[in-house]
Amino acid sequence: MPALQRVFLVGPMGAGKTTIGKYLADHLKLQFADTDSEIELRTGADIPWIFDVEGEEGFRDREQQVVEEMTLWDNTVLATGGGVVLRAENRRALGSRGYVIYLYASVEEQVKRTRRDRKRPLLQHGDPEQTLRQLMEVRDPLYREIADHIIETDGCSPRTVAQRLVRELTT
Ligand SMILES: Nc1ncnc2c1ncn2[C@@H]1O[C@H](COP(=O)(O)OP(=O)(O)OP(=O)(O)O)[C@@H](O)[C@H]1O
Ligand SMILES: O=C(O)C1=C[C@@H](O)[C@@H](O)[C@H](O)C1
Ligand SMILES: [Mg+2]
Repeated sequence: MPALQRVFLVGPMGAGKTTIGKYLADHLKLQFADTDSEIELRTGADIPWIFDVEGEEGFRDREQQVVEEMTLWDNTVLATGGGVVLRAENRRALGSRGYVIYLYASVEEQVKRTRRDRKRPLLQHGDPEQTLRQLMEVRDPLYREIADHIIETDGCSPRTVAQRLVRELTT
């Protein structure tokens, strides 16, 4: 069994990092944290507002700051934002400070899971499927670069994915 004091969940929008992360933390008796929520808490504004006012780079700066701190939190399952791997500093922190799980979801499944959502600024303009496909082309190799474990989430409920993860990590 790997050292599970710090578990980092990475993957695209709709992979289930936030949803599955909560179940996983319960199973492993760790606390749950989420970089997106922490950014909103510290900014006092939601992610669409940050993108509107500060642009994506402003959001990425805030994200890097919380990643630098939160990857040092012990006994934590940490869900990250879908674009966290874009910065090399974040990849280094995630890859060296804990156990990284890549939650994989196909683009088709990502589209279904994010369809009704209005809180992901990158999906509010243009064709979401095309955007998600382009993002995956760039990001999938980066998720894989830092992943200690990869799990497919298509066709499984969040609860089931969490249960499978616990089994795979502890046997
Ligand atoms: N395995 C799954 N099967 C079906 N629906 C799922 C699954 N995982 C997540 N979902 C649903 O997809 C939506 C997005 O999930 P979630 O917010 O956990 O994604 P995320 O990976 O945290 O995305 P982001 O990078 O934008 O934070 C939620 O409505 C959630 O209930
Ligand atoms: O994939 C992305 O770039 C993002 C995913 C979300 O988790 C948020 O971090 C934000 O909407 C950007
Ligand atoms: Mg999330």
